[in-house]
Amino acid sequence: MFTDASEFSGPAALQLQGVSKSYRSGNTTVPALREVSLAIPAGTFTAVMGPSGSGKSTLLQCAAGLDAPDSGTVLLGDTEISHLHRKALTRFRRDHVGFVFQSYNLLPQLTVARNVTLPLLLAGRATDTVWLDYVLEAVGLAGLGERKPQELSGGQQQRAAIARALITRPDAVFADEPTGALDSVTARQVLDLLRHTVSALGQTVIMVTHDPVAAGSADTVLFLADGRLDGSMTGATALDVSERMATLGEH
Ligand SMILES: Nc1ncnc2c1ncn2[C@@H]1O[C@H](COP(=O)(O)OP(=O)(O)OP(=O)(O)O)[C@@H](O)[C@H]1O
Repeated sequence: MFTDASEFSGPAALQLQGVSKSYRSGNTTVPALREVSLAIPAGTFTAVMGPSGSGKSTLLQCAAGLDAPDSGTVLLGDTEISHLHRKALTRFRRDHVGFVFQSYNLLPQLTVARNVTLPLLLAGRATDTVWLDYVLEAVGLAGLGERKPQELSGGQQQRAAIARALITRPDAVFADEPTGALDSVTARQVLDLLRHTVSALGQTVIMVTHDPVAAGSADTVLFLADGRLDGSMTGATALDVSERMATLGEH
C-alpha cells in the first residue's frame, strides 16, 4: 500500500494524509476514520473493502469531496480539496470527479444521451459529440442514446451511469457498491467495463464494495478495519480477498 506519492513513479490521482472523521450521535462521538494516509496512482483501479461500519463510505465521501474530514488533508490530482469552501468544492466535484452509485440515479424523463451529458450541462460546458459517441460505444450503449432509462436493463442503466461519470474526463471515478443491485453475470460485465475504463481510457477508479469478487477485479484492494487502514493486496483474486477479510483486524 502506498501512503505517499513519492513511493511510486507517475502522478497520484488521490492522496490522503492523516485523515480523521467522527460523527456525533446524541452525546457520543463515533470515530469513522482514524488517521488514514494513502496515495493512489493515476490510471489504476482500487477497491476499498472492510466489514460493515469500518469506514468505507466515509472514506469515499471524504476522498471525493462529498464530506469534509475533521483533520488531515485530501488531494485530488493537484488540488487540496479538504479545505475548499462549499461552493468551490461543488464546482470542483462537477469538473473533476465522476460518481457511480448502486442505484444508478438516472433521471427517468431524460434520454440516455441527455443523462450522460447532464454533468456537462450543469458545468456549463459544451458537449463534445465525438467524445459522447466514444464513451457510449466504450460502455456498450452505442445506438441506445435516445432510449429512456426504463427502456434499458439494470446492467445497461449502470453502463449509462458509468458513461455519465466518464463524460467530464474526471481525475477520478468513485464507485459505491456499483454492482450491488446486479446479478452475478451482469455484475461481471460492469466490473469488466470499469476495468476497461482504466486500461483503455486511462481512468482512475476507486470502488467501495462488500463483494470479494468485485474487489478481485481491482489492481489493488485496500482493507479498512475500525476506521483504520489495515493493509492492502495487489493482484488479489476473490479467494485471496475473502481469506484476508476473515482475518481483518487480527494482529
Ligand atoms: N451520519 C452518521 N451519524 C452517526 N454515525 C455515523 C454516520 N455515518 C456513519 N456513521 C458511523 O461511522 C462508522 C463508519 O460508517 P461507514 O458508513 O463509513 O462504514 P461502512 O464501512 O461504509 O459501512 P457499510 O459497509 O455498512 O456501509 C460506523 O460506526 C457508522 O455507524
